[in-house]
Amino acid sequence: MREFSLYVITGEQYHPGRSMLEVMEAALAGGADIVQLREKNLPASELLEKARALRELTRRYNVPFIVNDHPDIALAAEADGVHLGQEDMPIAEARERMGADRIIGISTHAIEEARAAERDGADYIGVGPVFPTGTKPGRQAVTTSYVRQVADEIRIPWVAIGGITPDNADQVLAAGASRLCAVSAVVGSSDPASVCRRLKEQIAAARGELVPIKLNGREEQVRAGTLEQLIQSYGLADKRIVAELDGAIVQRNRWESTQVRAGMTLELVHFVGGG
Ligand SMILES: Cc1ncc(COP(=O)(O)OP(=O)(O)O)c(N)n1
Ligand SMILES: Cc1ncsc1CCOP(=O)(O)O
Ligand SMILES: [Mg+2]
Repeated sequence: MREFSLYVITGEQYHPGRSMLEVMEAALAGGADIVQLREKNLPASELLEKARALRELTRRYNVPFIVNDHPDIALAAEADGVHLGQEDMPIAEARERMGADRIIGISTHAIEEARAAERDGADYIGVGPVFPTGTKPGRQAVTTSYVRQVADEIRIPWVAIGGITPDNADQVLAAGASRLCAVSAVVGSSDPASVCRRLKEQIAAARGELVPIKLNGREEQVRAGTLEQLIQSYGLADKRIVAELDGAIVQRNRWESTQVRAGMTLELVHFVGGG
C-alpha cells in the first residue's frame, strides 16, 4: 500500500454542530494522508451514504479511504479498503471478498496478533490503544512497550492508535512508531488542520525527514525538528545568534517550541566579537 504517516478516523460525537465532511476536509487540508469512516451505530443505508460522500472528498485530496468493520460497504462505496477487528471475519475471508488490490487493515493488541496479521496477509495493522481513550471505552491500553515490540519485529506497515495527541505523540514516536492515528485529538479540535500539521511535523522530525527552507537567502534542505535543533546542528546554539523567521524575530526561549516548516524563510544572524 502507499506510504502514509497520519491516519485520521471520523468521530462525529466529538464535533456537534459541525459536519463530518467539514471536519474531515480540515484534517485533509492539514495533511491527513489516510482516512477511515468509523460509525458504530448507523443503519447500513446511512453508513453507505456517508461512505460515498467521504469517498468523494478523499478522492479530491488523492488520499486512501478505509471503511471500518464493513467490507460490503467498503466495496459499495468504492473505498480503498476495510479495517477489521480481532472479532471480525478472518483476513482470508475479507481478502476473498475485497480482492487482491484493496487494503485490509486489522487491529492488534499483542505481538501474537501482530504476527498472525502479518502471516495472514494484512496490508497494515493498528497498534493500540496505546493510551486509555474514551473513543474505545473498556479496552485496556497496550502502552508504549507493545509499540516497541512491534517496532522491533513487524515488517508490514503499522500505525499507533489510541489517546494520541500532540502532547504525547513524541513518546509514541520515541518507542519506534513512524505512523500515528487519531480520532478525538483531531476531530474534537476547533482547528483540526493545525492539529494535523503539528502531528505531521512531529512524525517528520522522528523520521529525520528533510524539509526545504530558505536559509540566509539560499534554498536548503534541512532536518525536520525544532528551531533549537536546527541551530544546534550548525553548532551555533551557544553563539550570539538572532533568528528571524518569516520576517519576525524568534526569541531564544521560543526556539525549542518553534517547528521547522517546509517553505519557511529563516535568517540566522551571527554577531561576531564583543562591544
Ligand atoms: C487504524 C485502526 N486501528 C484500530 C481500530 C480499531 O478497530 P476495532 O478493534 O475493530 O474496533 P472498532 O474501531 O471497530 O471499535 C480502527 N478502527 N482503526
Ligand atoms: C478505534 C480505536 N481502536 C483502538 S484505540 C481507538 C480509538 C482511537 O481514538 P482516539 O484517538 O480518540 O483515542
Ligand atoms: Mg471493528
